Amino acid sequence: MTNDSVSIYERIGGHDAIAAVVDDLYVRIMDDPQLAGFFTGTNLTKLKGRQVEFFSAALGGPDAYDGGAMDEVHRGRGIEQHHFDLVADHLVASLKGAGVDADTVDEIIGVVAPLSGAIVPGTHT
Ligand code: HEM
Repeated sequence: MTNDSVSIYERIGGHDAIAAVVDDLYVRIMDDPQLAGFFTGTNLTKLKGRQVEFFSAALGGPDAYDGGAMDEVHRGRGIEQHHFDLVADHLVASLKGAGVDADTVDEIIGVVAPLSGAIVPGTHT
């Protein structure tokens, strides 16, 4: 089923594909009344650049991630598990919209889901 010698990053089309997914993801997030308020005052262009680096690095690509640690950048923002789940659902929709197959979407969510431990306060010590 999966080809372990080829990274998820390469399989979904590399940097450009991830940049397109991240663009679409933030359209969906900013369109979601439960999420948009978290990004008031955020420089979205900069955030999207960081997010592309983050996903690329997490999915086996060559990009270096230069941003902050997940717990530090999300701390004190009132992010709850249901907000995290909404973002994950939007990510699934963006990936499917970009033509990523269902097995690969599941693999990517398997990489992203454990991040809730750092992003949602109170789910870890
Ligand atoms: C899939 C899970 C998530 C990942 C991989 C992720 C990743 C990131 C990254 C890479 C940054 C940039 C850090 C930096 O600039 O140093 C960031 C910032 C941020 N994220 Fe997330 N995030 C996730 C979930 C969420 C959720 C659920 C929320 C809120 C609903 C959220 C809200 C924010 C905000 C408000 C910022 C800061 C923007 C600013 O600097 O003004 N993130 N995130």
